[in-house]
Amino acid sequence: MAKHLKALIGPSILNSDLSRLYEESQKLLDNGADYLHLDVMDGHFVPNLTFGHPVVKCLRNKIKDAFFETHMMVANPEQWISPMADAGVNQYTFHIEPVDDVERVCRKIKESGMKVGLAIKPGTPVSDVEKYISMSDMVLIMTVEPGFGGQKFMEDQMIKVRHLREHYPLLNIEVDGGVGPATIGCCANAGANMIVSGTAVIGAQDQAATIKQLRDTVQQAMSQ
Ligand SMILES: O=C(CO)[C@@H](O)[C@H](O)COP(=O)(O)O
Ligand SMILES: [Fe+2]
Repeated sequence: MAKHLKALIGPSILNSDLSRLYEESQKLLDNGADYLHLDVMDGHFVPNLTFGHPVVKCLRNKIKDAFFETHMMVANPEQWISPMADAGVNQYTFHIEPVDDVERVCRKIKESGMKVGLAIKPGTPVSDVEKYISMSDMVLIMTVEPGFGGQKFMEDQMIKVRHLREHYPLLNIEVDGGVGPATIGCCANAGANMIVSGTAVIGAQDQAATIKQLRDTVQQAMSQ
């Protein structure tokens, strides 16, 4: 793996106490999180609801300098680009499955000043996302069916990560779903460098140690 890619840990606050969103987020950052992964669900693309841009904007008002990635599990990603940019989002990661014109959505995200992340579900072939890589800053390979935290890691998705790392040594590759100390080795060895971890970090006895362990494992794989 290319040595100048960074190992970055972005905890998901999905399974935290959302009535304390600011406190939980600040705690993760104080414990060494490199960025925050904010799971936005609309009840259409996935059978669950979370929060939208008004909540993200309130969080941004309290946390000025952290990198916010929104994972947009929504049926119409184009609809929320402008409100999310206005809310202070740094990276807008959307699923390509429901989108007719992926290039247009990528362009609009860039024009609004955010980075572009392209996400695919476990059943989506990696070739579907490959054609858009030149327009993106990151590809997210889902390692669970999107919609809920706390699910089992799907190791069979590592073939996609391996394929991308082999062909795109400079690409930021993120994994999301069931990732924690027990599964980070698979992700790191396959070539993922951006790690989302929800339940495993939120529920950890020592959050800082868990975040460090995840980062160290990725760094070690990158240095080989
Ligand atoms: O996007 C999603 C789920 O759809 C994720 O961000 C998960 O919420 C991460 O949580 P764990 O699987 O690590 O508990
Ligand atoms: Fe997510």
